[in-house]
Amino acid sequence: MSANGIAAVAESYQKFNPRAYLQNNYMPPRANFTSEEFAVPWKLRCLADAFATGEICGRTLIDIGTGPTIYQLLSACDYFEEIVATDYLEVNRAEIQNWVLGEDSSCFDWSPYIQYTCKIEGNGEPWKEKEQKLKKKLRRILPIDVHQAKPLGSSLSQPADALVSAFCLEAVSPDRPSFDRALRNVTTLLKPGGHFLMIGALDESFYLAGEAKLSVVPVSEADVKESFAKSGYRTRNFCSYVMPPSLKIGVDDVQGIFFIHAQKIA
Ligand SMILES: C[S@@+](CC[C@H](N)C(=O)[O-])C[C@H]1O[C@@H](n2cnc3c(N)ncnc32)[C@H](O)[C@@H]1O
Ligand SMILES: O=S(=O)(c1ccc2c(c1)CN[C@@H](CF)C2)N1CCSCC1
Repeated sequence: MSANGIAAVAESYQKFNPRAYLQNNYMPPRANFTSEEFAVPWKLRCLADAFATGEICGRTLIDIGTGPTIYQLLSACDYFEEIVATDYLEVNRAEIQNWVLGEDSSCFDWSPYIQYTCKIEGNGEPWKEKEQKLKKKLRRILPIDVHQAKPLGSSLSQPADALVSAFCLEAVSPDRPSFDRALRNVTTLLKPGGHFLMIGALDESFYLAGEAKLSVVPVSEADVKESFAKSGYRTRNFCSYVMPPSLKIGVDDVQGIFFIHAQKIA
């Protein structure tokens, strides 16, 4: 059953519109930084606090299913020499490349996210410095398919020191078994003892990105913890956020967000 489901997911992503997706999720009114009670500040805080321990560091970090967004990499860039962005769609890889090159005035403005991250990290880092640091470290933007046993094909010479992923696996898996297989597939990209930080949707069944209506496999907190345990991880931290009614505007039916810090058992 999953093979047909995976093909249907791939077909649905052909209509994915990066700009519409950014509009729906990363611009006002949904992108509200005025209080940590809102989703975006909560996500950035989870990531900043995880990296601030200094325990998650090394040569290479891979972001699984980067999409057209870079917020998920802002706190990582102080702790890795190289950051690898990945996505299934060329349109999303191009959005990241355009932001890195900074030549196209139509690039998405991530400055509110960079400024907020610098503020909560509390190191007095000018936001332009962080922006340039991330652009310098984002050296590879690769195609990926998490449903392949080797998600990056032959593009990877050695396992990464850490993985990050935000709203990917549940948004590209037709059912729980394929979610679990995808997690096992991407785990081959991570060295034993390496850390995986994942942010995802709880109990979501669809989202919109322009003409595309994408199916999402609903997952609970228990489902996520079970999937990581089955893929050979120890959960280091898990926290969740309940979506307030004010942030439910019809572009999806997400009920909450999870953050998991898991470590691959050596
Ligand atoms: C909901 S978006 C998440 C984007 C971004 N990480 C964020 O935090 O908003 C899901 C992403 O998964 C990508 N994707 C779709 N099919 C995929 C696959 N088979 N393997 C890996 N990524 C895939 C899509 O192109 C899209 O960028
Ligand atoms: O950061 S979020 O939690 C967020 C951000 C991205 C997504 C979702 C939620 C839920 N649907 C996902 C589809 F995969 C994408 N957020 C939702 C509340 S307002 C700001 C954006």
